[in-house]
Amino acid sequence: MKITLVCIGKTDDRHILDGIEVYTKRLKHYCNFQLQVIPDLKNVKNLSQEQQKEKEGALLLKSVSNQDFVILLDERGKELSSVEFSAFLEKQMVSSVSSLVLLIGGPYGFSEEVYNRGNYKLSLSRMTFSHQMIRMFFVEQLYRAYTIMRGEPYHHE
Ligand SMILES: C[S@@+](CC[C@H](N)C(=O)[O-])C[C@H]1O[C@@H](n2cnc3c(N)ncnc32)[C@H](O)[C@@H]1O
Repeated sequence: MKITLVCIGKTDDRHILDGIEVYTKRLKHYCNFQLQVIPDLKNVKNLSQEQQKEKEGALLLKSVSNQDFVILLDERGKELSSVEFSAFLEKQMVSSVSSLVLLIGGPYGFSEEVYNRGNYKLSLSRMTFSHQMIRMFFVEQLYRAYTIMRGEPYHHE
């Protein structure tokens, strides 16, 4: 199963970049994972927050095709433990899902259009994280999920 994490805007924060690099390298041993960063619109003049959200939403959806199973990372989504998330992933793998796409919203969240396309909403906590931090948290959880599936000693209950 191919897994693509799509997010908005590059980050210059060394800590986030380093964290992402560590886990994306490790993930290579487990799955076909890709991180796709689409340009943000923060420097486009005269855009209201609502317009930025709409336009970023449209850009996010360009990375999605009809057959993808689309998971929105959203603080109002379903909270799963790491073990539950691992089982959720495994379930997708054994079902007919060949491409899982996870979307991270921009600073103002998702547009209605994106919410309508999502197949599932996943929360990593009820707290709100920056759209840059959440990408690092997610890749660590994805790595953790694979180690749980394989019974490897990374996750301890
Ligand atoms: C700064 S947050 C946007 C907050 C926005 N006010 C909202 O209501 O969604 C930017 C993005 O980070 C992701 N995000 C932030 N906190 C999250 C959490 N606890 N669980 C999952 N995703 C989260 C979401 O994709 C969100 O669209």
